[in-house]
Amino acid sequence: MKPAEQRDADGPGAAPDAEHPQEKPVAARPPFDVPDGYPVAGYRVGAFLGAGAWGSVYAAEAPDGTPAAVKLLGPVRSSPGQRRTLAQMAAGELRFSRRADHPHLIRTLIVVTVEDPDRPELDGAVALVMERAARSLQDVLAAARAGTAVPGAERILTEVCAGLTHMHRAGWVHGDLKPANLLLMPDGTAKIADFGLTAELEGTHAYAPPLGSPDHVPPEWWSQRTGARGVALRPSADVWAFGVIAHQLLTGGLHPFLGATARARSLAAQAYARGAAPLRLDQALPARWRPVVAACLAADREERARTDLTALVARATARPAGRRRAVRAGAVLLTCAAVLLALTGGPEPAGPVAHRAASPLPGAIPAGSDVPTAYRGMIEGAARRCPEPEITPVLLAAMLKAESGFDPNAARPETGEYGIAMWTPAVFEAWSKAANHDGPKSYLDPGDAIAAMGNYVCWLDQQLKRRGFTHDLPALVTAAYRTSDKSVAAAGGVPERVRPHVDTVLRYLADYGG
Ligand SMILES: Nc1ncnc2c1ncn2[C@@H]1O[C@H](COP(=O)(O)OP(=O)(O)OP(=O)(O)O)[C@@H](O)[C@H]1O
Repeated sequence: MKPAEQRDADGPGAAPDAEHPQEKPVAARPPFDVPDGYPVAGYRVGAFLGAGAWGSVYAAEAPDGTPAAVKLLGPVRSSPGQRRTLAQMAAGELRFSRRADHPHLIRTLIVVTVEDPDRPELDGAVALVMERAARSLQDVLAAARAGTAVPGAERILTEVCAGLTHMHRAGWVHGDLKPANLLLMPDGTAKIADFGLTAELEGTHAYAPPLGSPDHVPPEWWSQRTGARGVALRPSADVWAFGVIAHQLLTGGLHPFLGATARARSLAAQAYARGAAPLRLDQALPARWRPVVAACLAADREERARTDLTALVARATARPAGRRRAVRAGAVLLTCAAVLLALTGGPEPAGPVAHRAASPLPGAIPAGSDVPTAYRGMIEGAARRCPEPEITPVLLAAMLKAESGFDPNAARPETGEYGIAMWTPAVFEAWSKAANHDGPKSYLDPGDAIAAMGNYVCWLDQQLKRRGFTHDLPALVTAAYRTSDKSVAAAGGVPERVRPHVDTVLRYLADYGG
């Protein structure tokens, strides 16, 4: 319900330069030559598992044979700038590992500095001993088939979401969320790893070394200035990365932004953030996950920051179990009944029969219509709150039918519209105060979406009257909902581009006897 021209256009833009954050270099081979069985804090170091920009990871074993992994941060003989970054990363890992503990975060068991003057290449290296995983999601994606979700993708995402939410609530930003840093344990449990860039929030943001992985940093990251303490890092950066990872896992490795190289994909993401290109999620992404990924990939970081990741993921993974639905629908109906009671001051029967009691309302929804029973009370309640005579239950019902076909999971990611009332998340924020309850509201919740829609449509009607429109108000309000009251005023009526949509709504309205 928001036209493309209203999209935020505060995109970042430029490619990185010396003052801006830099991509992480990736080590091709281990910088440390570690002999087999080399002792680190009582653990015996074994096979090389992999190397990142700043460390190499080796399999290890505790004295009792418990598997572990040892990450050696280095190289030790590096430039003063690199040593500073390394020290900052090691301190970050240490601080975080001392404070955080969660079933979906890799546990760091010990952090020690290697002291071995006979091996100058190892002497002074920081070693982190951690739980050993079986493989990373990077490995899983390497074997994935494009277009097919990796096995257990939804469970993995739910677990990663739990770990990430725990971090954010505890006041930390991961700062480098990507498939290589998401590990699967031998029993398949997913855990977040690599806390080298993890930083503690100081108010709204944290500071981290200006390093990032181009496929997973948010678009605004590229245009940040690097200050003395590094770059500002916000939880919204992790939320963006989660959106990219969800898209990758659920589509067998496809990145949400097209491009042959990571740099090309990051430029495509920046173009999208500037409003120069729409978000085009791959067809293979399941419909119920589209709102999650689209919310995580909101171009505006403030909007992203408001994303309730846990709620969105829970909604995406909720099984359409008849009983749960029925219970929820029942609860929603009870809420509606309570609202009707409060509004009318008289007793209303609860449940589906509530509509019968409300039927004297002009423009009431006919009993035999296709408006789903579960939504009738919500629609009538939303219309009843508006004092304008044009805003009737049947008008709202006709609009909802044309917008989404009454589908609470409807999604038009290309225009950023979601849910039964096809709300644009940022616009919903402003109108969601109409919802019938305190606490977080969601445009994916039919009760919240319809209540907010009634409020907004009522306001549009009043605006149009203020602008001097007196005729065809249902058509004009419908057009304004798809565009804006300004566009309707500028066109002097229904703008041509939304005429087919308005005609559809008027046809449904006539079917409902409105
Ligand atoms: N606890 C662990 N258990 C098993 N394998 C691990 C563990 N931690 C890391 N690895 C493996 O070692 C590789 C290197 O990890 P590391 O954290 O050093 O770098 P990275 O995450 O790949 O890149 P970067 O550090 O540049 O972000 C990982 O890709 C992963 O496959």
